[in-house]
Amino acid sequence: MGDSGNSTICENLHQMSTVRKSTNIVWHKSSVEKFDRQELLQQKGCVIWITGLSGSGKSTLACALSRGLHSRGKLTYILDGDNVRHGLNSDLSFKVEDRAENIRRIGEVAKLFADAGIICIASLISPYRKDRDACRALLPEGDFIEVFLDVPLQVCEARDPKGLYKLARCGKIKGFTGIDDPYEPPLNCEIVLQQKGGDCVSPSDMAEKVISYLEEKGYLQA
Ligand SMILES: Nc1ncnc2c1ncn2[C@@H]1O[C@H](COP(=O)(O)OS(=O)(=O)O)[C@@H](OP(=O)(O)O)[C@H]1O
Ligand SMILES: Nc1ncnc2c1ncn2[C@@H]1O[C@H](COP(=O)(O)OP(=O)(O)O)[C@@H](O)[C@H]1O
Repeated sequence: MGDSGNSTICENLHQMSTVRKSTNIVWHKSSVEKFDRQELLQQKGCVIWITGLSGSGKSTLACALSRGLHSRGKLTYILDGDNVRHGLNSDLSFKVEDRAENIRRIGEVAKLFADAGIICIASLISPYRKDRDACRALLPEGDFIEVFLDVPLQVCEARDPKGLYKLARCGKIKGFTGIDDPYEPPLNCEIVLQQKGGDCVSPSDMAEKVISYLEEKGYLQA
């Protein structure tokens, strides 16, 4: 091996890093970057993080939003808590540390989607502020858009489309969010969507509010 081979090894040694349990790893840069992908897609990659109680309408909003953006020619992808728990996160329960890991993994995957230039819609209860804030910290300023579906427990419980609240109330599900497990509402999120009493706001009206925000902040162009 000549001198140039040695100098490459030395250079790599300088770049070696340790991330948690991964040691001696070196970041490999690609010649096609986020900027190039965004140019191709004519949009900016970001994460729309929808949080709220079970039954608050997270999945419905995620779908309405995805449909609304798709019809405007924008590429989206939904990471729904329920769905991701069918595969990548099927090893996780609902105890506090498993919820934290569920949120962490979805945060990391969402970051990859945003880096791909995609508008990633993450819809999961994500009950703990600390876990949501950790996902926010993974992304550049502005690219994590937290949407709080502020729907009272009584409304969610009256909807109960899967019958889970009923099971939780009679003790057949333990540690159900809002019943015998906590939900910490965001203190300072980008968008709050309220659904109170008789004031019914349709999923598509809610989606339009989010789309207006994206438009205003420049995410719907490269
Ligand atoms: N104990 C308990 N608490 C809350 N929710 C429960 C529980 N057990 C099962 N489910 C069902 O799982 C869905 C929530 O999964 P998430 O991945 O979004 O939860 S979390 O972010 O990890 O807290 C949630 O889906 P949504 O109703 O769509 O929110 C429930 O259907
Ligand atoms: N904006 C809305 N107005 C009235 N009902 C809604 C709205 N969004 C969702 N729903 C209804 O509420 C129930 C729960 O919605 P879902 O999207 O499954 O909530 P989550 O994903 O938060 O559990 C469903 O029956 C759905 O049709």
